[in-house]
Amino acid sequence: MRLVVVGAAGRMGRMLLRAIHDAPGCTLSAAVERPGSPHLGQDSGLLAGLPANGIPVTDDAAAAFAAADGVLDFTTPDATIAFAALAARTRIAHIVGTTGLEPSHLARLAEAARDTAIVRSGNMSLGVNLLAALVRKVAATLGTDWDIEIVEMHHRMKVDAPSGTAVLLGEAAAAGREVDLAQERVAVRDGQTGARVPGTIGFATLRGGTVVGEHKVIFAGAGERLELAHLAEDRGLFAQGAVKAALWGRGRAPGLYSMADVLGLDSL
Ligand SMILES: NC(=O)C1=CN([C@@H]2O[C@H](COP(=O)(O)OP(=O)(O)OC[C@H]3O[C@@H](n4cnc5c(N)ncnc54)[C@H](OP(=O)(O)O)[C@@H]3O)[C@@H](O)[C@H]2O)C=CC1
Ligand SMILES: O=C(O)C1=N[C@H](C(=O)O)C[C@H](O)C1
Repeated sequence: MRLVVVGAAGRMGRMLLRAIHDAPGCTLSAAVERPGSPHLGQDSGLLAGLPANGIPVTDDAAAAFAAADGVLDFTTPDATIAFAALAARTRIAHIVGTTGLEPSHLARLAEAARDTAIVRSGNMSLGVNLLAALVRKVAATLGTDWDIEIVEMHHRMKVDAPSGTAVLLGEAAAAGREVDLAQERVAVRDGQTGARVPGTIGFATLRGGTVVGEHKVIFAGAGERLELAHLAEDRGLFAQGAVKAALWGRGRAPGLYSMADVLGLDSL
């Protein structure tokens, strides 16, 4: 499968270049960065700490997509919707790891998914997607007298909050309770907040150092507490998940898919 990496010089972009290099059945067809990037023209193998591969970083996404079967995209919300339109036009699978998407971005992705297969997930790891299935079950089992709080910590360079994973876990909890997360979510507390509103799902965000990604879902009841957690130790696992999603998405009918679809976790 011929894969393009967009945002190739980023933290995840470099991981994706390595994951493609190590994945049987995949080849890198292009490495794309934004116009004006200082990385344009650099050998993408060397950029990723691999041997030179003769594929220079380019800003010509249209040409890159025209010669590929899929695109791996861990960039920014605005870049992702532009890439989604291009992937839809060229009918190649679009794997979206970008987080921080607003409802307007999600609507544009849904539009693009009418013409091509898009796999989007706030976290491409097996562990987090399994955790989400567990959270849904626990939330469905426990009543709203158990408060749900989601705590996450990431490196100091992360630009969005709560993390995509925290939102994914919040959506799993809301699905378990059969409520809409948008109605129940409390992402900021400061000052005289008043007592906790029953049924709400709270988020707390920590940023610092080089933490790859840590998430904890707390079910706090009267006199007891249940905590489910995931610790990511290496962002290579997100890249490997993205490559797995691309192989799964190749030739798939147009539509918006999740990592739970890729990993077959929906029946849990
Ligand atoms: N779903 C998952 O499993 C995971 C998701 N993520 C998410 O992936 C995203 C990226 O994270 P990370 O790699 O740490 O961030 P980085 O900032 O390191 O990388 C993003 C890259 O995208 C580039 N970029 C921005 N706009 C464009 C554009 N229009 N065309 C081409 N390239 C562009 C940036 O270039 P420049 O710096 O020059 O602007 C940068 O190189 C975030 O949303 C993060 O939350 C991260 C890890 C796992
Ligand atoms: O920005 C990151 O680094 C990560 N982002 C994703 C998120 O927002 O949840 C996934 C992972 O935790 C790392």
